[in-house]
Amino acid sequence: MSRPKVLLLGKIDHAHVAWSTIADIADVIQPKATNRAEFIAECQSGALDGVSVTYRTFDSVNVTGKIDSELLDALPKSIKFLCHNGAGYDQIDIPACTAHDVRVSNTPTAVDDATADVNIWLIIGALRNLQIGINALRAGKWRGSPPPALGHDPQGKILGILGMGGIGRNVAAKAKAFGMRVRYYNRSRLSPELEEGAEYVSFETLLKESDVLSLNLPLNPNTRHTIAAPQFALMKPGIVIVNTARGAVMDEAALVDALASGQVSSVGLDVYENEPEIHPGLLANPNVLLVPHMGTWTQETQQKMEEWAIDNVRLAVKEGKLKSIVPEQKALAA
Ligand SMILES: O=CC(=O)O
Repeated sequence: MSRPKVLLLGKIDHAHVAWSTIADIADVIQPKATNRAEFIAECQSGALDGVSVTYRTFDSVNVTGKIDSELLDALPKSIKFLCHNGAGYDQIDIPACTAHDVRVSNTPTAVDDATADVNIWLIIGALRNLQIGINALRAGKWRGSPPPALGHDPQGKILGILGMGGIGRNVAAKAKAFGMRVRYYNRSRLSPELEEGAEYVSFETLLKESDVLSLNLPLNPNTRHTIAAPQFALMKPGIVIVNTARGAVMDEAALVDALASGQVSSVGLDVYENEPEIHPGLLANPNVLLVPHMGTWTQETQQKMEEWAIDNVRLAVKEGKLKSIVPEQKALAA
């Protein structure tokens, strides 16, 4: 019997030992293409025929583009599993995968601590106007003149978490240690043991009453621009917003306006609508604390994520199932 074939889109940077166990059970194929047109041509040439499981990285989008109907039409029909290394899978059109009989997995849990850590760092940094001090210091002006406005303590402030998945719950637990009063809104209320003591409120209450708003919801067609001009208008004036989810859950141009008017006093951002491009209005505003999508940028977490995604590949090859199928496809799990 011929050996199973696994397609590697992107590369393995850390979990080499785990990956070697895949080479033991399958032939690994790597595409030669360097862009989407070449990749589609390579698929159509038959070079990837027989592949049943695909491992992909976030950065592989730079070669293949989005995993959508066009790409799925070009890929061999033998592909049944797509194992994404990352928690967020907005680069993958899930309904199109379902229609093409392709099951998709992501790496939930593995990213929670590292992303929540950066989330908390951004909350404190934005509350304390640290970006302004950092800019002045780097320009050789100590705190600058005038110095940054005095910041705010997190203790006693209302933190509103939008999206109470693994990362949102981790942020809630950590924010409690900083004395924050944590509330959340989620499509459905969590069971009490998962709530981390956070109070469930309506979306509108979360916007109106939060001192700090933390965006922890996934990006999909339903959540794009969840925070846009009408939502900024409802917020408590002077709110602080932090986003470690995906840039496009918030309308970046509307955020620039809300910062300019003072409706939003400061933001901490790890993610942007059109990475790696950043809206010039954000770069120019010293009330914006920014990092370049580094939420999971630690050795330990990158290792964990690769191992998790490789576990999915192994299970798909050996047993025809996934360890962490995406929620939209839960009903398809064998
Ligand atoms: O952004 C990081 C991830 O989706 O894992």
